[in-house]
Order: sequence, then C-alpha cells, then structure tokens
Amino acid sequence: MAMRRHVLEDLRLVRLPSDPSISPDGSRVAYVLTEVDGDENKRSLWWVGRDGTPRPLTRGKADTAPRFSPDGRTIAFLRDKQVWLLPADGGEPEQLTELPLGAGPPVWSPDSGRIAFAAAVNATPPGEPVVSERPMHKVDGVGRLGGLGSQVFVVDLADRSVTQVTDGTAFAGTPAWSPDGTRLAFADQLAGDGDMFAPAPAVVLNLSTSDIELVGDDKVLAVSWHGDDLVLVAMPGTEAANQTLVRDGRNLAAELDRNVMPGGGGYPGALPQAFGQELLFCARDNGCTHLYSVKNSGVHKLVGGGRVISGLSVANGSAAVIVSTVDIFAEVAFLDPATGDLSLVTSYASVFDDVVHVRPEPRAFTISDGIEVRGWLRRDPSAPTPGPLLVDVHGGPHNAWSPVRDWIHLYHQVLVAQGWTVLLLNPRGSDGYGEKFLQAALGAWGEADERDFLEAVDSLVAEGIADPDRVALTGYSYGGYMSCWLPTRTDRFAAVVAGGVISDLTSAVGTSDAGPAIAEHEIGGPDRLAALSPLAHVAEVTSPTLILHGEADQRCPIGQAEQWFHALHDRGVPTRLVVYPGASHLFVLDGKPSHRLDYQSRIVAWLDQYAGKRS
Ligand SMILES: CSCC[C@H](NC=O)C(=O)N[C@@H](CC(C)C)C(=O)N[C@@H](Cc1ccccc1)C(=O)O
Repeated sequence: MAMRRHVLEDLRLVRLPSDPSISPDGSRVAYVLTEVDGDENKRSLWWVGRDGTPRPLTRGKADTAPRFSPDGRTIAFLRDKQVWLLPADGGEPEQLTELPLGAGPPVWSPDSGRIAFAAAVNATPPGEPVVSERPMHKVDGVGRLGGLGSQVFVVDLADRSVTQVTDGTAFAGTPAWSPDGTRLAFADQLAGDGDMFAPAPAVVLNLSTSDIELVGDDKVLAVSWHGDDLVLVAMPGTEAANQTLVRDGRNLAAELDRNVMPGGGGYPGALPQAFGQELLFCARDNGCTHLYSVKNSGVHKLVGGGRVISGLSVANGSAAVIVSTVDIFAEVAFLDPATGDLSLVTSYASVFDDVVHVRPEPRAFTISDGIEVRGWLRRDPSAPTPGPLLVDVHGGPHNAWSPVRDWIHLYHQVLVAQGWTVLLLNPRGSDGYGEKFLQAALGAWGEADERDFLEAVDSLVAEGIADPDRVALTGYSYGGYMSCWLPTRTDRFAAVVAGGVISDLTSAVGTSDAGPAIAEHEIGGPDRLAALSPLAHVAEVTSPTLILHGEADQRCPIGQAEQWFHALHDRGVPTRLVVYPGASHLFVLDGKPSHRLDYQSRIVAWLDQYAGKRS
C-alpha cells in the first residue's frame, strides 16, 4: 500500500462514534455516528454487536442520544431535539414529543413504562424584548436567556401522554430515575436567582406527592443513582478545583486528587454509572480521561495509559465505552468491567490505514522554579534539525492536551509532515496533575504559566530541535488569550495565530457568558483584570499575528478579537482578522466543516509565510 501523510481535507473523512447505549443483554451497542455530509455534520444512529459489524439504525441527519429501554425492546432517541421511539429490532420510528424548544436526552424508567427528560421552556415569546436580571444572561451556542428555563417532563408510554412534572423550579438538568421508579433526581436552581448552565444544587422529586427535596448544598454538574443512594458530580466551592464524586455526603474520589469528568464539549468523560456494587466514573490523569471503579476496597483504575474514555454505558453486568488512543480518533469497545479489558468493535480509523501519522513523544520540562510540566512533542525524527517549532496552547485554562489522535488539530500532522515540531504542553493550570497544579495559575493568568512555555522552548532550542528564528505560537480560547499575552512578553515568536481570543479581561468579564465565573473563580479583583489583559501591554508586540474568531462567540465575544486587531494594526504589526459568520465558541470542535477546514488551513499558511523558511 502506498503510504501518504495527512492532509487537512482528511477532516471530511473522519467518522466519530459517541454517546453509547448498551443493550440490557449486553449483546450490542447503539451509538451516534457523526460524519461530514457536504458542509454539515450529520448525526445518525448505528448499532454494533460483538461481531464488529456496524449497522445503521436510523437515517436522520440530527439523530442523537440513543437509549435502550431496560426491557431491551425499544430505543428512545432524539431527532431534531424531539423524543422518538424505535423498535430495538428495527422498524418505523415514532415521534413522542412536539415541544416548542425541543427536549433533552431521554431517560427510561426502570420498568420501561415511562421516559423522563428536561426541556427548555421560554416565557419570552420570540421577537419580544429580552429582560435579564441574572449575571449569566446568555450562553454561547444558545443565545440570550431572558425568560428561558428548563423543566422536567415525563412521557407515559401507555397513552403517550407528555406531562410537565416541575413548575416552580428555574432550570432543571437531565433527570435520573430512582431504582424504584418513584422519584426523579436532577440538578436544579431552587432559588430562582441561579444561572442556567451554571452548576446547581441536586434535588429529588417525589412523583406521587410532587414534593421536592434539596440534597445537600453541593453545586452539581450531573446526578445518577447507585442503589438507593444518589451520586453527584459536584463542583468545588468558590474557586477552580477538582470536581468531586459525592455519595451520601462523601467524596469517593478524594484519594485520587483528580478531576472527575462527567463529559462535555472538549472535556471527554462520562456520567458515573453503577456496575453492581461498584461505581464506574471518569477522571483525568496526565492529559488522559481514564475509567475508574469505586469498590469497598477503594478506587481502582480500570482503563488507563494513553487512552481517553469519552462515553460509557453499563447494563446488567455488561459495559461499552468510546475510546481514543494514539492511533484511533474514537472507536466503540465492549468493556469487561471486572478486568478493564477492551474489545474494539468498530474501525472507523481504518479509512486512514494508508496514512503515516506521527505519534507523540512524551516530554517533561523542569522549570526554573522547580515545577515539572509535562506534555508531548509531535515531530518526524527524520526531519532536519534545528527546524521550525509550533507552541500550541490548550484552552481552559483547565483543559489539557492528551497523546491521542485528534481531528480538531489535524494541522499538527500536516505541519509535522512539513518538518515542524509541535509542542503540546500542559502548563500549570492544566487539569490532570492534581488540584494544587490546577490552581497554580489562579489570579495569575499568563504570568504564572508563561515561563512554562518559554523555558520549554529554551530547552528545545538548546537540544538543537528548534530553530530560535522559526518559533511560532498558536492557541484557541484560553490558548487564544495566551497567543495574545506571550507576544507582549517576548519577541521570539516569528508567527502567531490567535484563535477565539481574550485580549481585554475587563470587558470580557462583562461581555463573556463565562464572565462571572472568570471574575469569581479565576482572576479575582478588577485591578488584576487590567494587569493581566494583553491589551494593556500591546505596545510590546512585534510578532505578525493572524486572528481567527467566531462571529457569534459568546464565550470570547468578537469584540475581544476586534480590539486586538485594531491595536496591532494601529502599531504597524502585521495582522489579519478572519471572522467566521454565525460561528459560536466551539465551532472549531463541531462547527461547519468548511469553517473548520478554513481555520486549520490559515494556520498552516500563516506559519509557512512567517516562520516556515530558514532566514
Ligand atoms: C472560569 S474560566 C472559563 C471556563 C471555561 N472552561 C472550560 O470550558 C472556558 O470556557 N474557558 C475558555 C477560555 C476562557 C473563556 C478564557 C476555553 O478555553 N474554553 C474551551 C474551548 C474549547 C474546548 C474544546 C475545544 C475547543 C475549544 C477550553 O476549555 O479549551
């Protein structure tokens, strides 16, 4: 077979399984398959058995959240955000809901007789003025909240009736049935002054009495049951810290000192799930999301190493996951929960069997203050040295690079094929190295982590890997912030591509949907906001800078990019601003394929123009 290197157009060939649901008899797994269809990301449902032959379940374009009924006869799923049913052995789907703003993922009652879900409801009619009284008044990818709330509904399959079972509460998260089917637990804002999409207290609704009971005072991201005990993935208190796994008021994952990962855009993980007397959950370690089991004897790692778990489904002693490795973007696997052994049953990566992709080299750098920071290098060992080096800064700041093959950053493989080295560093502030490390940049964005990057570059130059005249910088979101900040501290970057930027923290706190969280949990007082804003130091910048930004980004609003573009232009620094029409913050993750391809193409071109050739 004639081998080739990755090209950016390959992102159109990537097919990604997600959101698995294992059948009660453990024989097969239903999942969402996302693939590029023209300029859309098509999502349809498939299933696969232990024979490893995937088969289509639905032919929709926006089919998500497949859920086997406990009796195994039916699969509930979302189509265009409405709840549908499909006979598990095939047949015609049936639409169950027609809600104005759609429904959230369906959750079967233990007796397979009912389905619960949370659904957005809006007291503000379309086109009417939007009144805001809460600090979080908009959400990226959703828009202005106004009178938007979220309530819990139950469908009775006997008569297909759809009943709203909560009213007074403000924002209800996806519910979880108690084992006896009499109660529903969910995260909710009881006080009414809470913020949608912000972590909220857990409550239990008694369906026969409609009584709602508050469960503890943890702010929770997700709820599930372990026997008759409620299990919470809880947020820390006032500042950024590890998310915890709480059952009966106790943090079951305390001994790990790792962040519990319930799963979410760009943050792989899965909802904790009971496996007999054990409880399975995900936590991040050294950049990877691993699978753990809580047993009477403590917490044990089930799936570790260079693997990332981004989906989990457990039923009657069987389990399935979505797993990524250094060689595969994402595949479906059956899991032996007793041993942690994985049996892959899909091979979507095989479409790239003719591609030579470069695996990452693990690296550790001891910084001058004694802190060790870890990461990976992607480079072709046969490439001439010293060669061009790209420093790519991850987001968060509490996100992290992992070594697995990823489609968001296919440009890494393209650059490596052109002789580049790509540094993927997890500096202080990154997740996966303990709470103290995660908190090491609080109140000191840029200041605390800059030397981690600059000293790692020094090391690679000293090793003869990196040409000091061809060092480039890029990053998105928090990485975009750092791609503005670092060039105010040094002129060593021959080329910079800043994506989804934050350039002015003072205005960002007031205009970002995460503004209150940034101010409260990350930066602290207003005086620090100005000092840590790249805009306050833009006079120092000389590096040619390409700015790439989503027009509808509410996490890092477009004004952050426009201010930086204007300030650089005003100082004669070579700069260009590219705005992606209608794109929200996460467009680089799941936006239009043409936008994702354009974004990555521009990075490669800008780096080639300003740092690719020897001087
Ligand atoms: C309390 S700070 C804001 C927290 C939030 N963290 C996780 O999402 C966040 O949105 N951080 C931003 C940067 C911040 C607004 C300065 C961020 O970096 N978000 C994402 C962006 C992303 C994720 C996955 C794929 C592409 C982009 C990130 O955490 O990496």
